[in-house]
Amino acid sequence: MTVSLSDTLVVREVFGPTVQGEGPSTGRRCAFIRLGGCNLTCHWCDTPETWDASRFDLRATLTRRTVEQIVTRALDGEPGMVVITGGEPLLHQQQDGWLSLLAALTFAGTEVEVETNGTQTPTEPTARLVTRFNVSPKLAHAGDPAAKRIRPEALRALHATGKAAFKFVCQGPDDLREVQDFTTAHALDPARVWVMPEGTDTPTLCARLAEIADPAIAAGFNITTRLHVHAWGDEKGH
Ligand SMILES: Nc1nc2[nH]cc(C(=O)O)c2c(=O)[nH]1
Ligand code: SF4
Ligand SMILES: [Mg+2]
Repeated sequence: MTVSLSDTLVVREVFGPTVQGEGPSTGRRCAFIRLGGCNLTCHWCDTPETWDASRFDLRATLTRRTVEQIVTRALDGEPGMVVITGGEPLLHQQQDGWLSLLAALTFAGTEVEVETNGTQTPTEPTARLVTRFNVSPKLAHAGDPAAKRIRPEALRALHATGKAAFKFVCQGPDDLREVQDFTTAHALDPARVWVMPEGTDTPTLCARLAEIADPAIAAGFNITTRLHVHAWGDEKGH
């Protein structure tokens, strides 16, 4: 493996400092690196510009940038933590730029979180260099067939890193049953599960959180809102 700041990755945007809006690190100051491409096609995806060529000109929404450009922008403002998201960021693991990016962030002393849909197995260096994986497996309402959404071997590998938090996007209380079936089937520790409402505005998030909070807690799960939506709405760059 060679680490080079001139390696490249295909990026949608790099922004921050802002805060991690979702999951166990909610509220922590951080920067975001949003990579291009996804292997799923969730109906309610809030970042389709990273993957949906039928609705977006991906040559305009995505740009290839050097690791040096990406890291310089991400560390502007000394965020202390960097979140790599997408799209599905683990699709980039075979690119030289991926390990160069992780190595450069680690060298700079920042923590690194990765937001993943749980279908991709982390490589050994990925598992070693990432501080936390926020794994968000998709339920039936996301729309893709189960065989595409759910990859047991990838879930097992992510769980085995000991660094995974599992985050389930729920539209209502009926989804809790599916989350419980999922965590049982894949032997996920409920204490490592976060249930989050789906929505891109505060009224929707609040209404849904009120409906799912009690059943989630009763099932042994944690809950999270989407803090950045409360602070900044659906605005890009947060
Ligand atoms: N503030 C903020 N927190 C986030 N947590 C996960 C995000 C994502 O898009 O993956 C996200 C995001 O886009 N913004
Ligand atoms: S996995 Fe995430 S980025 Fe991919 S389509 Fe679903 S919501 Fe969008
Ligand atoms: Mg987002």
